[in-house]
Amino acid sequence: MIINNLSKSFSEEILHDVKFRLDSNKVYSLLGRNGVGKTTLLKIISNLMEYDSGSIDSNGKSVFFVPETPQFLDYLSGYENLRFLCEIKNIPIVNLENYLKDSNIKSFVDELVINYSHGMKHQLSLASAFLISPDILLLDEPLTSLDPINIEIFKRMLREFADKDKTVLISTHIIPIAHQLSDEILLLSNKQIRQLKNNYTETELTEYVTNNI
Ligand SMILES: Nc1ncnc2c1ncn2[C@@H]1O[C@H](COP(=O)(O)OP(=O)(O)OP(=O)(O)O)[C@@H](O)[C@H]1O
Repeated sequence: MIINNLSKSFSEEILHDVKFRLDSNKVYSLLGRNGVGKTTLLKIISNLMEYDSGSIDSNGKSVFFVPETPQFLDYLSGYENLRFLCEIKNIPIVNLENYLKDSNIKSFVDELVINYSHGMKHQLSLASAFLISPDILLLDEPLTSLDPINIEIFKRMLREFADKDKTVLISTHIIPIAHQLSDEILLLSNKQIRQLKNNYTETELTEYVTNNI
């Protein structure tokens, strides 16, 4: 996917001539201060929000966005929500059964979603993303509400997902997660993206990011 000269304003300009590219087999982390426009950018590139000028060339690739606050049918179980997703997206139920076999969510997937914690909803949301299996997976703050064991599990799953000729882009405020997980860093500040190869140590990356956001 190539993003070229993308601009977006609300009452004031948020993104100005933003340019970057996303390649297959890579994990990207999007870093930036609160309110800088990360969610706006993710929504634009997943076609959920209009932009003012510029272009997005997705090269025929499918894109799926996991929002920071996942929405489900609260009075169905997690399993029923996932089964419903499989039906509307034509995903074979066997894929769901296979996912559940190896997943932590099987311990609570039969409970009603209304009773889920924030972290449990996020796990269900990540399960939806893996089932849909888009070419480009965009995740808005996906790991923040997860416990340390689940963070490690999902870091590994996101890496394995990207290694299947796919792309993962996550927005996060946690620099160590960005450092451990990503091939490249997209730093959003002053309405523009700076694209960096993740050749830094964690300390160097923290210093660079805090000096440049
Ligand atoms: N639909 C909208 N209408 C008007 N202003 C909006 C809209 N969506 C976002 N904004 C504004 O655009 C700016 C960027 O918001 P956005 O949610 O993209 O930031 P963010 O980087 O994701 O923030 P955070 O890290 O706090 O989640 C903010 O000033 C926000 O108030």
